[in-house]
Amino acid sequence: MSGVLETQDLTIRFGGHVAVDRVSCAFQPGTLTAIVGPNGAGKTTYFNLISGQLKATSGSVRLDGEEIGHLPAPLRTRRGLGRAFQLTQLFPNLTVLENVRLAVQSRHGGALQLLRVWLDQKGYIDEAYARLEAVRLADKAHATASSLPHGDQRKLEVALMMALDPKVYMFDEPTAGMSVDEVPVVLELIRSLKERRDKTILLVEHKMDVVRELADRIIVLHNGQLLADGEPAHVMNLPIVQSAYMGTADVAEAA
Ligand SMILES: Nc1ncnc2c1ncn2[C@@H]1O[C@H](COP(=O)(O)OP(=O)(O)OP(=O)(O)O)[C@@H](O)[C@H]1O
Repeated sequence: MSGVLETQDLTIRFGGHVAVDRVSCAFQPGTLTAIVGPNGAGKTTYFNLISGQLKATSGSVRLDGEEIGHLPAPLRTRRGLGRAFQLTQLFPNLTVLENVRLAVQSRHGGALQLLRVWLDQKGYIDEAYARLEAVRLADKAHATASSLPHGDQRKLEVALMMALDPKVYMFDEPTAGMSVDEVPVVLELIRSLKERRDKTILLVEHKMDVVRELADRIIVLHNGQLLADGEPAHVMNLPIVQSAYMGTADVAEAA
C-alpha cells in the first residue's frame, strides 16, 4: 500500500548535542501515530528530518521503500509528504482563497497547460471554497492571508494540506493557539482523514486528551531516543513513560 513511511537509525547532531538519536520507526497507512515526549525531546526535529527542513547526520528516511533523505523539502512534498506550511513559506500577500486555490492547482499539476488551467479554474475555485468551508474559513476567503489572526492561520494551514492531499499528513500541534470553539473543527477534520483509512498520519501533540482521542499508536521520544512505541493505553501506563512525563522517577531507573 502506498504511504508507508520509515526512518532507520535517523540521527542529527547539533555540535555535541544529539537531538534525534538513531530513531527507527515505520508508519503505516490508515494509522494515526502520535509523537509525544517532554519539551526538548526531539519531536519537532524528528519531523523536520522527515519533511526535509533538516538534513540528517546519519540514517535514512524512506517513503514507499524509496530513500528520500537526500531530497530537499519541496521534492519530498512532491513525493507525497505533507507538512502544514507556515504562512511565511507561502503567499502571505495573496488572499486566503488564492492560497488554497494554488494548492489545489498544484495537486492537479499541468501548470503549463494554459488552456486546461483556464478551463479548470472554476473547479479549482469550487474545491478551494469547499476546503475553506471544512475549516470554517469560507467567510474569510477574500482576506489577505497575513491579516488572519493566529488561530485562523493555523486553520488555513490545515486547509492547504487537505488541498494538497498528500499520502502522509504531518501535524505539528495543529490546534496550538486556537480558541476552544475552533479546536473541535480541526480535530473533526483529522478524524475524517483517519476514517479514510488510506492516509498515514503523524501528530506531534502535547495535549493528552487530543492524543487519547485520535491516536491509534503512540511513540515517545525522550532525549532524542525512541523510548516507547505501542497502543495508547499500553504506552501511557508504562513506568518509563510516566517518569519521563511526570518526573516521578529517574527514567533510567524506570527502564
Ligand atoms: N537548529 C538547532 N540548533 C541547535 N539545537 C537545536 C536545533 N534545533 C533543535 N535543537 C535542540 O534539539 C533538541 C530537541 O528540540 P525539539 O524542538 O525537536 O524538541 P521538541 O520535543 O519538539 O520540544 P517542544 O515540545 O518543546 O517543542 C532541543 O535540545 C533543542 O534545543
